[in-house]
Amino acid sequence: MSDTFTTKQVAEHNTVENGLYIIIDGSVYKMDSFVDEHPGGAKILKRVGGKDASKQFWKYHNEGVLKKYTPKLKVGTVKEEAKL
Ligand code: HEM
Repeated sequence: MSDTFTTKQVAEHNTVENGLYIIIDGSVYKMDSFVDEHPGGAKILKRVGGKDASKQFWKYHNEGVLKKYTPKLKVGTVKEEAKL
């Protein structure tokens, strides 16, 4: 999918009930279906719901993880705030 979101819209999806969106390097991932199978645990993902988790992501994973899960979890990209 190639929808665009503002960071405000992403922030509205901050729980499993409403999608649990996270941002990694400008892309938006919908994590609700994945939290329970996340090898790093559900809790740590829920804490970054609605936020930019790039820093946390790159601390624990490599490019291969992102490539593997992008088709399943990516729902769009963040649009630049300045263009709103
Ligand atoms: C698209 C988002 C994410 C995907 C697809 C994902 C997937 C995975 C996978 C497959 C692993 C197993 C280890 C590996 O294969 O490298 C893992 C481990 C882990 N993930 Fe994630 N993860 C995501 C986001 C996050 C975020 C945002 C955090 C932190 C806030 C996080 C924290 C961790 C931790 C702490 C581990 C355990 C590392 C270890 O045991 O050494 N993950 N994740």
